[in-house]
Amino acid sequence: MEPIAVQLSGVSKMRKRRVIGPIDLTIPEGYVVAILGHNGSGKSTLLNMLQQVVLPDAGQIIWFGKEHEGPLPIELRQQIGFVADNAGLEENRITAQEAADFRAYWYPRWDMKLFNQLIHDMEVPVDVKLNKMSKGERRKFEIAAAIAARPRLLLLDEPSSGLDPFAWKVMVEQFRTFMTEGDTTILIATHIADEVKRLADYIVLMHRGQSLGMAEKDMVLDQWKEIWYEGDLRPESIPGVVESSSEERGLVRIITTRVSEAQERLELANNRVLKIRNLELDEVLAFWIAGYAPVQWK
Ligand SMILES: Nc1ncnc2c1ncn2[C@@H]1O[C@H](COP(=O)(O)OP(=O)(O)OP(=O)(O)O)[C@@H](O)[C@H]1O
Repeated sequence: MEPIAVQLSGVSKMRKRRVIGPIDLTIPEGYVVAILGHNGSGKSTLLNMLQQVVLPDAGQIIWFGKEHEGPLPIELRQQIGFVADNAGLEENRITAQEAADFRAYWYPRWDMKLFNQLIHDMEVPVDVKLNKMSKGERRKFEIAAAIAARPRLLLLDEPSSGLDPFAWKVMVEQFRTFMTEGDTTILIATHIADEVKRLADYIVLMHRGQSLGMAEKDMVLDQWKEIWYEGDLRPESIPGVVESSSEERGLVRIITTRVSEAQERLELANNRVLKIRNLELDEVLAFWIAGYAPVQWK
């Protein structure tokens, strides 16, 4: 069995407008897991509970095989990197270089050479106070600092928020390089489909405070196809069909999760397939939310 980075069992948090959880989730070590979901679905709350910045009201979390009551011990906090939705105020009055010097004390695996290289590649001004940076510059500093800490667990809350397309590309490349070099487990809450496609191994879908499960990204993206065909075969008799419509000029459009069987069935009935298209991530997520879950990892 694969080593587990974090495991949540029945974890929940009462919020004013909604209960987050109970969440049951197992995150394997060394993979990138994208946390997806609409606004307010509980992504940030989940990430915050994973570093006990928000304490759950119920349930159990196990980090690298150990449970911890209350705030996390320093040794574990030093192994967790975090890029928050909103940067904290503590470092506002110091420069990026001063913040890096401070973090070098805090994180035992801090890599100053890597930090300097990331700051250079992402064009972050090192001698400007953090609260005088633009939103994107500050974000880039936070990303560089989180990577340079070489954490065992890296939590990213919408890391690309505020980045321009060029900076976004550099960020994705930096994460990809970082991922190939070590065994860090990365959880990334994001709304950007390209980020999921290029970085994630697994997808967790949050909806109204609940986790709808976890599936392999490739499975999620390849399993769903839209097929256009010409002929008299009724969509109900085609395997895996979750949606269908009759289009102009006798064409039929179906969406299926069992594409090869569907194609075989159409071929047998001498119906002509005109087009097959992969569903976009947002379309798949809509079906997942509607109850058509992809094959789950666990
Ligand atoms: N500190 C808080 N106090 C009370 N309620 C909160 C707090 N933080 C979040 N909530 C509520 O908990 C729910 C989940 O919020 P959360 O920030 O976890 O969602 P999210 O999926 O990260 O959303 P977004 O995509 O908008 O960032 C929302 O209904 C939100 O209003």
